[in-house]
Amino acid sequence: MSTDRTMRNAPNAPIAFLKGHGTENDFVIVPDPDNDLDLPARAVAALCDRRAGIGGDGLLRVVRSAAHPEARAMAGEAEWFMDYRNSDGSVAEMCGNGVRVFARYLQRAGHVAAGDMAVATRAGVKRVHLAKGTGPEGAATEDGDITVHMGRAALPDDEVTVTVDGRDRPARHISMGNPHAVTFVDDLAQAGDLLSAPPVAPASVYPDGVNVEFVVDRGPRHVAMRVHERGSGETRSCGTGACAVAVATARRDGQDPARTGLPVTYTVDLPGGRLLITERPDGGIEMTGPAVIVAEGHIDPAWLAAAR
Ligand SMILES: N[C@H](CCC[C@H](N)C(=O)O)C(=O)O
Repeated sequence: MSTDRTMRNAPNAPIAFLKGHGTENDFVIVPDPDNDLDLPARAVAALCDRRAGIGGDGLLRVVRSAAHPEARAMAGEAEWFMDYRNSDGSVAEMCGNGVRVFARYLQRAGHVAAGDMAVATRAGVKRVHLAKGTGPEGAATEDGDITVHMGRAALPDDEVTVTVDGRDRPARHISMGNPHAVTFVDDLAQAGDLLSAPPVAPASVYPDGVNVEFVVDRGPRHVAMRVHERGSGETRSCGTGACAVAVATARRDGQDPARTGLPVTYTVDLPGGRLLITERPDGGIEMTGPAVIVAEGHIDPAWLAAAR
């Protein structure tokens, strides 16, 4: 397949996009079912730019799995592939909030209905349940919370530290398909302004960068967090980060469903909203939260061509 896949058909046709968010982790959504659009990192960064572009923490390109070489093998399980990019244009393995917003887009576009479906991602196929919502007078609606089966967390036994406020703080290395370093603080303000990536050591543990989470306790199985995301900076919410935080907190509290045989659910409060994270005895992690499509429009193809 040619590497320079610009628009194969109608090169000057306006390019549809939508804007959506999950607990205020926001995304530019670009439907591209036949994998026609070539969106290099520069173009993604331009689209995610909050002043000169549309604005977003990341971009979700919606591609039929059968049309994308990285997803073709998953096409039998999941018709659609979430081509996720961070706002700097970098590719990440997984985006938890992104999967919920992606599923909400597919529902709005009529590709799926409320109930069970699956999304292909670079971290494998994720099963998703779109619940019915309840409107005024108890009427069923199409905007209920969405649960994503996130798979298992990996907890490598690396000793890592995060440096904030001049202090090296011990952190827990957790992978949700993408890398996280979770550290506990007494007050979320101790994370500082998070205008740049907090130094994590040893850097060798995270050769491709890392998402860094700061956690405070709010009560039994209830925490609050802030996150500096790899490739996006501080965001209002991070789904995979909330999963990493829930697992790190459970292990700190001596909770291990694989040992107790009982699932454990954590309430995770983020600046942008609340997520519920359940770890099952088989290690599977489920994330439940909202997803909203805010707007839709068209990208000027000449603008995009100049942004490439
Ligand atoms: N910045 C992350 C990807 C997005 C994760 C986050 N937005 C989520 O909801 O999981 C990374 O580079 O691994």
